[in-house]
Amino acid sequence: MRSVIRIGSRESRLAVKQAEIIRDQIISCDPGVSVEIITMKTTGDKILDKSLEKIGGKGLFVKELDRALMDGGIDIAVHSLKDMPMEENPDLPILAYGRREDPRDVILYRPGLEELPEQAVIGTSSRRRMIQMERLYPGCTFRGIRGNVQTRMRKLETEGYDATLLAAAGLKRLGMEHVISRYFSVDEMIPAAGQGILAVQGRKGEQYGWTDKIDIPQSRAAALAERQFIRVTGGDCTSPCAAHAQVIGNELKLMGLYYNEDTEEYSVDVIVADTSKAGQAGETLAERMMRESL
Ligand SMILES: NCc1[nH]cc(CCC(=O)O)c1CC(=O)O
Repeated sequence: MRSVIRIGSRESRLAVKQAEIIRDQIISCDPGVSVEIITMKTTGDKILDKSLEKIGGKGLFVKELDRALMDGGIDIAVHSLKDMPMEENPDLPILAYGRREDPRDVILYRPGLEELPEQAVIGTSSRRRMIQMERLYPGCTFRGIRGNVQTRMRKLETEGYDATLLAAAGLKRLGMEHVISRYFSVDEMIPAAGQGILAVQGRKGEQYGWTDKIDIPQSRAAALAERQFIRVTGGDCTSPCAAHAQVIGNELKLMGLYYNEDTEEYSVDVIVADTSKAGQAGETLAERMMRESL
């Protein structure tokens, strides 16, 4: 085991904060170890003016860190699980799933706005958020928006959006809850698979020692169920399909949103299973919903 652990992270404030959360957990498990955070710019961070879907999707946020892990430039990478492609690289497994931060989506109104006007202009590039917003606020319209919280708040004031949608988890980790205008419950707006969970990725076969102490079984079970649901529905990073699992004791309740690209309709359904069968639950729910939407 190493006495210095180098954590690779994207260089955004949120990514570094997330790496710090994991760093502090490693140190509290093993006070003798020293941990260094190495940041790097990913392709996804460099190209801000295009929609992610056009430039190649989620993988763009992890590719550079994958390479650094492979080359030995870093020892682990910390990611928002939500940003990791569903197809995992067997040489770079997820070693631990952190304690889940608030999984909900939230809305931030333009400064001065008390409530959403009819036909509100919503800044989001996420199809998952769009189709669910449309049901909550019929008549709203959407315009792509990208960038971190500060950038988006500025764009709300200068570019004519009424509101933007974000994950509560990121805002809370940054201590920015105060900018939230309203929380959506997970039933109103089903979160993205993995939302709120930090993934610690490492090299296959390497002994890390502390990963078991950071891994949270409830997060792991939820992650397996949610990600298997998305895998089976065949969703790539642009799919509006969504999945969210709640774990209480040994019981897992998985809620899935399935979007049929042909009929342009979506359905929501739930499955309850033992946490030891999390992946299977995701698969069963996905297969059932795909069958029933035909
Ligand atoms: N899409 C970027 C992204 N990836 C993870 C989070 C939030 C943190 C998390 O889900 O753990 C965000 C911001 C957002 O969607 O608002």
